[in-house]
Amino acid sequence: MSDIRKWFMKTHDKGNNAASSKPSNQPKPSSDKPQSEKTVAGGQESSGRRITSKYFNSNKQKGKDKKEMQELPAKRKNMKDSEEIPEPKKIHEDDGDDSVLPTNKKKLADTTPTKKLKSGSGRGLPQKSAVLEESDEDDDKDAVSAAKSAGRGDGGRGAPGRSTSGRGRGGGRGGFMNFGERKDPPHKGEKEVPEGAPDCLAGLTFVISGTLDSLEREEAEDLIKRHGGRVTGSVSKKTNYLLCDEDIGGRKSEKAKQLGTSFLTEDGLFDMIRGSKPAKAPSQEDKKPVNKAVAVASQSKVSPKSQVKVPLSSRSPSNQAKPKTATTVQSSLMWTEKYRPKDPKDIIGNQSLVLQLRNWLKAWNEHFLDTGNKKQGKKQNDSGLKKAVLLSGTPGIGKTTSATLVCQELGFQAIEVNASDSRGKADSKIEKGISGSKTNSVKELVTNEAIGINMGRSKHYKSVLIMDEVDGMSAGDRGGVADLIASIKISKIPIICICNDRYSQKLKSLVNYCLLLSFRKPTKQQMAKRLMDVAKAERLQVNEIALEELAERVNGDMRMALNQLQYMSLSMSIINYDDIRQRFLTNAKDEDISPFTAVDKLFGFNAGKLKMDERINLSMSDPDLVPLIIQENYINYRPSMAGKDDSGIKRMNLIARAAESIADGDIVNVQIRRYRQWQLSQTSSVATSIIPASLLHGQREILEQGERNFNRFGGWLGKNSTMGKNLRLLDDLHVHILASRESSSGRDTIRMEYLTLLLKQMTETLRTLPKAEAVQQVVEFMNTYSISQEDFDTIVELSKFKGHPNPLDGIQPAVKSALTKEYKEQSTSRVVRVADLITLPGVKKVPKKRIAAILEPAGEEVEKGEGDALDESEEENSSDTEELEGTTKGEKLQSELQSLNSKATQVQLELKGTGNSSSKKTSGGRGKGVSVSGKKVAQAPKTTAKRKR
Ligand SMILES: Nc1ncnc2c1ncn2[C@@H]1O[C@H](COP(=O)(O)OP(=O)(O)OP(=O)(O)O)[C@@H](O)[C@H]1O
Repeated sequence: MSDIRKWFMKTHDKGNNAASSKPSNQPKPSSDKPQSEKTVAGGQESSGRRITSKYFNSNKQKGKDKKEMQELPAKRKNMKDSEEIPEPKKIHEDDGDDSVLPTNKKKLADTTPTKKLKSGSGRGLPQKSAVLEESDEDDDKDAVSAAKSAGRGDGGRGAPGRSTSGRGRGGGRGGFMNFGERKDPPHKGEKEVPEGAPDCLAGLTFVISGTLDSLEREEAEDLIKRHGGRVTGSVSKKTNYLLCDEDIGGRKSEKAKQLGTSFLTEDGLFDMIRGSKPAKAPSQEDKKPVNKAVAVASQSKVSPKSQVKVPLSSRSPSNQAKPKTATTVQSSLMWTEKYRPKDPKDIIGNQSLVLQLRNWLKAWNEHFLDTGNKKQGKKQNDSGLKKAVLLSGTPGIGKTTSATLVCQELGFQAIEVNASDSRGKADSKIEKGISGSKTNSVKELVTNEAIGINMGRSKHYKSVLIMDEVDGMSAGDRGGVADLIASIKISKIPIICICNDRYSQKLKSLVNYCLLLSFRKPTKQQMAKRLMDVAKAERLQVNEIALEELAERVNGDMRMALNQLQYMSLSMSIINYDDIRQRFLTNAKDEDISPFTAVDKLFGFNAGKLKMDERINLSMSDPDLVPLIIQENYINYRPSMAGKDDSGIKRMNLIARAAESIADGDIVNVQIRRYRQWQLSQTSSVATSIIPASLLHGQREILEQGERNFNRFGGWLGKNSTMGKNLRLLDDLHVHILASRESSSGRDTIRMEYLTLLLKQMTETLRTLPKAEAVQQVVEFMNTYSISQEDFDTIVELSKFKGHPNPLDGIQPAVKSALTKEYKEQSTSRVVRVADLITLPGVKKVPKKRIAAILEPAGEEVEKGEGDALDESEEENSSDTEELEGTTKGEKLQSELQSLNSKATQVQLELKGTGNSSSKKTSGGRGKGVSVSGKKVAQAPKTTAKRKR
């Protein structure tokens, strides 16, 4: 069963068979006008919509219509009756008549025709009118992509969700802002979607306008395409029908009227499709509309061999003649290779660029053959001719193929070098390109006398260097681009560079040396034509509409299109539109969907309609971010579950339940992360995302003024990262204070008990005492506790709280700068003890790197000085040993201290801006860390035994 049918409730099936069995309903697309009039009328009769245009109705049709009416389902017959007295305005008046039951329809039809139109509908029509206007304007704006817009995410194809979710961004006026606002078709899902003969709409081009009666746009588009019809975005001479259920005078309908395009209602379309269904299979062939494009493919079903044309240069006659079973090696070839164009003319699209490339290459010898002669080369460069060419464009559109074919055509030997093979910068000494370990292949190729000198004299030596993927160079390969440019300058052979992104930063300088040829994607029609040739050659039955869909899905990538087609051909010999859709539906499951989109959908007003597996897919699309975004935003949703409860109690209850679920999910999450219980992932998703979203989905609202009504990014990540940073800073401070030996408290104690006091001591002094005195006292204090300037900032930063004044408030800027100056001046040299490197039990070791950063220029010195011992430190620490004895931790600490102290180092630290750039190591000094300047900065009088916590 096709997808579209699954979406629809089969509410009525009456008369379907009757209609389909009548050959008279068979559309005749070959003669547009009469055909269209007939179907229009039919459709219109059965449509339950306001129809104001003369283009919909025609008295001429009445006789036929009556006959047709008898074949219509009872419901639609009633509709017809209603339209015999068209009262468009009444539709609005009868707005509230939703309670009319289908069984009453006939009766009501006689009295209030417009009411019958809405039978079975759950909604009134007045809204619809507005919606229609809105969407029609949207149509005109988004000409081609209008119908697709619903399925597209932010810049990406949203194939999987497209049909099931119904709509997406950009679906109505105002695009993003009106996300989810486009109204449903008034009789959505109430009509059975007919299934006609395959390709019954072949050769017909439709344009859809406005909201249809029961189908979403995408559904209508799918329906048409499935039956071989083509859907375009704007009305042109080629358009056969404007599919709309109401003429609201938009640009499309204006144009259609101008061009005399037939209007067709949704029901008309249904009739057309139903009518195409043959009573017996054989008669179908006779009645099938003649279509230039598709008929070829469909006829090929009968005698594929006889129908196969040979437009591809890649196919040899013998190849076609061979029966499928006889194909040997050829059949195992990738189609991309098998059908690789053999002549530049076979390349689809970009022919003018191919010609430019050809002309450039042809003229190269003439212009640059003597580039070795510096003078002449310079002159030639001045003429604006480039020695290299840069082909750019998205993958799989024929850049490499074009380059190789043009070379081949002009008798050049193409030497392909993948840029990644030779990116390292060559030794600058290698000018001559002599082979050797230091050279790279490019340098060698472009400078090789053997290649260049013989150019033009012998065909064999005409060479071209093709550098593929030049934009694929990594940051570390920048030398490669520079080298490439150098190679271009001295090259004696033409160089063709190929890249995907010409605007890549890495190629910024390269583009100045190259003739730029930007390849464009071939159109879907061009691709479909080519694919059709391949399909025929492979005896695959597929119609052009399906191939156009394939071309569109692969986004112009011919290589991918061929690969997909080949893959599908392995399991099927007839490929139709639905197969292509299905294939990409499966593929698209792996497609990236933004976590915001997933959350939008989960919290959306209609989220209640999502199936469980859809919800799981959405929440698992990014199992890390989706729960975080949900947690961040769930209280912003006014739950539709709460109904019209104004008290807010229901909402609070729902929020409480959601919060509980999120908390439960957190427990599961810990299991997953800590114990790698990945099998619990789905449980976690259910608890952290699905349940909260199910409880609270509805309309988002803002809770604070000025807040934007969009889902915020999860705050946890930012807060966690701030916490990590603060912990690191606190670690540093802790280590410094330990090193000062003024305290041996743990990190937490420092945070909880010391920080406020330290801050107070410093800031109060600065605030109250005279500048010089205050600065002097604070610097001394900082030195006593080994508090660096960064530590000072840490103390201030960690003491800031929302709603509390800044701890530095009230301190004059002049005092602050005086403090900085004084601190720096006093710190011309500062003793740093290797005590910084002590690992305390339970305390994370401070990375050497960070200490090196603190020490900055002296970082190296610390390491160098590791071998030097400070006797005094040993003495000091002998007492530690005593105290630490008896405990394992203590023993460890003791041994560490001993070993560290034996290596203790005093370094004279240069701080930035002191002017003295040399840092000296004072090894083996016995004095209490007396620095060269004679100022004891950090003393270590106390025993480290106190560090035991
Ligand atoms: N314009 C085209 N016309 C015909 N065939 C094409 C075209 N573009 C691509 N192909 C098919 O796709 C295959 C790959 O093409 P090619 O390597 O030239 O693409 P490309 O643009 O160089 O891609 P990439 O940037 O990934 O290197 C070809 O062998 C050919 O079969």
